[in-house]
Amino acid sequence: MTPLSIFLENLNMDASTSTIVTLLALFAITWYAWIRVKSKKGSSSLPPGPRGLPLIGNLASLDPDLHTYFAGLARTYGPILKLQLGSKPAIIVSSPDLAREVLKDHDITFANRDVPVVARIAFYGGLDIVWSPYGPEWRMIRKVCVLKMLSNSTLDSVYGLRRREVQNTVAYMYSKVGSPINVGEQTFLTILNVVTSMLWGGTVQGEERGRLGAEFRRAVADMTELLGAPNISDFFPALARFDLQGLGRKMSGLATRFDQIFDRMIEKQLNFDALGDREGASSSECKDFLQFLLKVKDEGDVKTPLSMTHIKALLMDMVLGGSETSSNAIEFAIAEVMNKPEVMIKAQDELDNVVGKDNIVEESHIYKLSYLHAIMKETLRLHPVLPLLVPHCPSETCTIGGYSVPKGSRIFINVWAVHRDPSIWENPMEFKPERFLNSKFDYSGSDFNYFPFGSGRRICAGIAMAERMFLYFLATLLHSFDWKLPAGEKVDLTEKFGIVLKLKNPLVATPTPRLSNPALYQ
Ligand code: HEM
Repeated sequence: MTPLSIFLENLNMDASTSTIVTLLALFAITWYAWIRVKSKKGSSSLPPGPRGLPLIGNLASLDPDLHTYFAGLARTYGPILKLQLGSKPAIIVSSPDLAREVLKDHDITFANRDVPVVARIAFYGGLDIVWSPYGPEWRMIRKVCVLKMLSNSTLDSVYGLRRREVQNTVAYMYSKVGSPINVGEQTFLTILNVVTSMLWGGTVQGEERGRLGAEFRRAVADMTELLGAPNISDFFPALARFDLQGLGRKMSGLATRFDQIFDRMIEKQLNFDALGDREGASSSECKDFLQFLLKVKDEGDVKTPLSMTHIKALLMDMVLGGSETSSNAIEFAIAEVMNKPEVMIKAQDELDNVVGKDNIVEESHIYKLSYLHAIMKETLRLHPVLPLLVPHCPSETCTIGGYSVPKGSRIFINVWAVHRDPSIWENPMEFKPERFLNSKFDYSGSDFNYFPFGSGRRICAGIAMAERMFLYFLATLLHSFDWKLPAGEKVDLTEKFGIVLKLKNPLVATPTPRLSNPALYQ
């Protein structure tokens, strides 16, 4: 099999689509040759990288586990290298110094995103925070979210919702004591319920909440898979309108399902308002994020108003950006802690001292749990759940590390490789939370040896929320139960690459209660 045929097979195309591709190949080869001549004339200092094939460039040799594949290439070609993905140049950066050049020294130039075709479909044309181009509109929606919706004081005000969801999960796990449960699945469901109750928890109750949870879970998993799938429409934008793999069509179907749910929630909210039926309607206090966003929309910013489409795009960011990232990180943490019994003992000792076995964990305990904080930092060092950040895109050609980085290229910052660099970290492959006790590292992105949430203008917008959900849920699981693997099994820490990194095989473990009183589990 030729690399081209392997590539076509990888894209799962049927015979008729392959014929269209072959016809279009003639056009593309001519175009590719023209680009090669042009790039030879224009610039001689592109970063080094493996030679590619005509038309498809390096697509045929891409390994699906991009983070490890890129780290391997960096060992051969150095900390900045170039791949040609169809018509799109991709630049891979794998050192703290060069990450600083991109995300700090040339912050504004690199503050745009390279938006995949399916992301445009799912996120209302890219009107959300993650995919919006850098500019006044992105600034406005990010400000609304970070300063108001995801601020510490707003998060404090919805603690009751988080607490209720976490306690529901503890009660469920207690009902399963002695039998193995899928830890990742339960974590995902809990985080998703936390996120959706913060979004519209004040208005959706009872059975509808449970039904929505299940509906979202399937849709979120399908959507993140599509966002990570290689798409010929991205590699050859001229072919995008043919949607040769049908990924655009699939994403449209999913996006419609989400849109209908958002419409239902918004309509419910507006009806509540119209009837004056909202609890505390006379006060200006908002019970959930959706009420808050609708209020911001009504109050209006004359220059950059918040539209209903913006609101839906933001809801999508919260559901997709807020659920899998946090829940996968928590699953990695539990797997690592179970793999090192001495870490488990230290974490539980700390919890017993701070919380006590006659009590359940409250968020107010969290700031006293320094070893737990170190576990979170160490988990995100070894398993940064967005291992290549969200791809950035330069708005103009720029020089990085002495090489020319073309305008419009897709920039991958391999934070995963930096976090495992033996010249920075002692025994980098070892899970050792102690390295973060009394250390200078935080999540601000100011130190390019450690930046699991990114850095600069496009740094994660949900750090405060991620930190709370991770620490509170992990503390509760470790405090409430001892965890054992099914007999004869070992913890499998193998990673699976996707837009969000996850454990290749789900963690299945058996809980045993460790609190003094069964009433603490209700
Ligand atoms: C452990 C959990 C999480 C991790 C490790 C994480 C990490 C990241 C990273 C690495 C980026 C990209 C930064 C860049 O491209 O430079 C990002 C972007 C983003 N994250 Fe998170 N994230 C987490 C949880 C959350 C949560 C809970 C939310 C919100 C509910 C959220 C909302 C966002 C948004 C909106 C962006 C886009 C920011 C922009 O482009 O301006 N994230 N996150």
